[in-house]
Amino acid sequence: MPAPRFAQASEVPGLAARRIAADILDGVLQKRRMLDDQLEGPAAHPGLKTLSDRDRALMRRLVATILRRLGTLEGLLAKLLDRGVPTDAPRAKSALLIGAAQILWMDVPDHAAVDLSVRLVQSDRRAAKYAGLVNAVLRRCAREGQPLVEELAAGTPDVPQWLLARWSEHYGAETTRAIAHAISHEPSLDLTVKSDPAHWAARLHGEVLPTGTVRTLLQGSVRMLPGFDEGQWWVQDAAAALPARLFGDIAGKSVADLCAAPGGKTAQLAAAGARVTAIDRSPARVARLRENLARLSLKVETGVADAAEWRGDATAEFDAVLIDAPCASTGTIRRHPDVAWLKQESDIGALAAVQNRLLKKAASLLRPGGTLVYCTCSLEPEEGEQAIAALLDAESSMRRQPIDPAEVAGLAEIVTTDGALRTLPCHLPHSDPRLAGLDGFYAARLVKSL
Ligand SMILES: C[S@@+](CC[C@H](N)C(=O)[O-])C[C@H]1O[C@@H](n2cnc3c(N)ncnc32)[C@H](O)[C@@H]1O
Repeated sequence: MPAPRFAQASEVPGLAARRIAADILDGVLQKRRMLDDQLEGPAAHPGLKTLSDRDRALMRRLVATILRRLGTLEGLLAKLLDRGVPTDAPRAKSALLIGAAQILWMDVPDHAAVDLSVRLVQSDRRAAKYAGLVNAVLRRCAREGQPLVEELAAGTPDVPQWLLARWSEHYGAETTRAIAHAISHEPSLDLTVKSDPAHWAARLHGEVLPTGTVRTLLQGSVRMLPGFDEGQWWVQDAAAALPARLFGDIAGKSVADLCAAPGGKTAQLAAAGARVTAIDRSPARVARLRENLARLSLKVETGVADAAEWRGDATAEFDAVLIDAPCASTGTIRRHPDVAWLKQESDIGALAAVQNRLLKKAASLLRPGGTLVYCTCSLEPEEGEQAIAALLDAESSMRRQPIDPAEVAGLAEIVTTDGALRTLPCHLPHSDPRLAGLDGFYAARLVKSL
């Protein structure tokens, strides 16, 4: 089989980036592969290596923008195409999505966006016959697209119906609209720093949030930013940085982090002076955790295991246990827009069973008086409120220790009446909307009786 063609010396600048974007988009939408797996690690798209840093950043942004606004784009194409999107040539659809996203939301001249999409279909055997159609539709999009998009926005098209229905039931219609609005925007880059957030905010052209996270609008590869090589900070959404803080002063205490990879919360605990044992079921993800902690010069014990089976009938030995459980991840859609289209409602029940097993195990690992923090990056009550209610019903030795808003920078809106943490993408408003928002997290703190 001939080697795949990614870029040729004579190829028009920018075309390779669009072709790789189309491949990755097809990977998510047709082959149901996670976006991150196609961007990094052993299964990453092989063509990424041939792109410059600038083109790679543009390609990532393009794919993320399309996935974030997929419902709007599909609605728009339905309005612009009398006979619908061609179904016999998938590349024609990806070329239309890629062209329209650049015209509507990216800093690419319209004529270049149209030209590159036409070339994209011309270079595909099945789609070549649609070059004229792609040209005409994208030119119309440049002329008429913006008002059509505004019309479509009234229907909240970028969140799948099943999620909208669940969120409306749990959070109400108004909050659901605010969540949908928040996740339609590109998020900021959030960093947890080892020390001196004000210094790093100045160096990274960002600001320090009330919770201590450094938030910046810088784009491109984080590896190129000051402080990365020196291990002074790590990428972590501001909401994801909150659960590990709920242990309070953890210095010198033994902590089992049961779902630890890639290690954001492990790093917080180790940086705060805890003696951490970090467990994760995935060998590849534990390898990444080890790499991350080595860059940060933080020492922890690591292991690969199903945490629910780890150490058999474990003795109660840890001062603290953290479970950042696997979940449907619906709170992270603004950073991982593929989640909206890859997850299904049936995933939630299956994951709830794993969460319950992990919670029972955590209770058995804790010494009397020890503290458990459970969290998920999910907006679904089964993976948060209901998981904790089930544990409290089943384990009489565990009781809730309510979280006080003062522990989370006084942000009362993110603490529930029963003392759990519940962040939403529409929280933490900001005068510059590009600097607003949080990932959706649930966290509860429990204590084992003496
Ligand atoms: C939400 S991620 C953890 C993120 C991590 N705590 C951080 O802050 O970087 C959930 C992790 O749980 C792991 N996992 C899933 N099921 C597990 C199990 N039964 N035992 C241990 N780890 C598990 C997954 O491999 C994944 O790395």
